[in-house]
Amino acid sequence: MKVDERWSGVYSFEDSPFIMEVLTELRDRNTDSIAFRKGLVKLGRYMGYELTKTMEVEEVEVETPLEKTKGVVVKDRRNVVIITVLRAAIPLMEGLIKVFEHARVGVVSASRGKAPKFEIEMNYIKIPDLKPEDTVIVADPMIATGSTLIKVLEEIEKYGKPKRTIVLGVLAAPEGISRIKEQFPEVEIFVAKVDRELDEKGYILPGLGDAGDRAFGAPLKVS
Ligand SMILES: O=P(O)(O)OC[C@H]1O[C@H](OP(=O)(O)OP(=O)(O)O)[C@H](O)[C@@H]1O
Ligand SMILES: O=c1cc[nH]c(=O)[nH]1
Ligand SMILES: [Mg+2]
Repeated sequence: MKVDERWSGVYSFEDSPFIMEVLTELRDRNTDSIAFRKGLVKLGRYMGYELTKTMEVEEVEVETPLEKTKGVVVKDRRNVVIITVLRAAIPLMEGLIKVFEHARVGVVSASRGKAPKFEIEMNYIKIPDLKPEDTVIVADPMIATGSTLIKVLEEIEKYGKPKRTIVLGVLAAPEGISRIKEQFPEVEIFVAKVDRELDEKGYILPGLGDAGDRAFGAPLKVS
């Protein structure tokens, strides 16, 4: 895990060769949707595992079949709420929940409109009550303009004040991180990599394309 000095509370996993290899496969235009989804599940699992390194640990006593010894329990792992931002976070959540098996799960739909407004349509919102001991992990693979996450974070604030709010993504553009950090300085951001910039349509460069479409296929517009 690497601290990104441009902001406070922003981390990347550029120092993990395994995470970078999975990211490389996701970036590859020839990766089909089965492999793309599998890659997102892997990243959810391994980035989730890395996140446990930032969590509160308690020392416990354990009895092996032979004798007593000291062990640990990652306390915060028991109090995790994963917020899944549809669509692209579905496979990421599948990986995360393997590490945080006790997690309560919220689901929100968010769809970004076209440039230059990038209006966010959010029609489906199911978020559990957030308790002071909770670590909320907002899973969304792509942080581009940041508009989606700002809208989601504004909504989450209505459900209680957790111990930590974490955004877990795959790729981010510096513009999106700056916008989120400006409005939510306390929110921690963990991404596999911070990419270079956004193009005029709001796509991350070099990026991996449209994460939702690559994982599930492009939706047909009928009206
Ligand atoms: O930071 P932003 O500029 O708001 O863009 C990021 C959002 O774009 C994608 O969702 P999209 O709207 O394409 O929906 P989808 O997951 O259903 O494809 C992605 O999964 C993020 O939620
Ligand atoms: O590059 C991008 C930007 C927004 N959403 C995506 O899926 N990809
Ligand atoms: Mg999309």
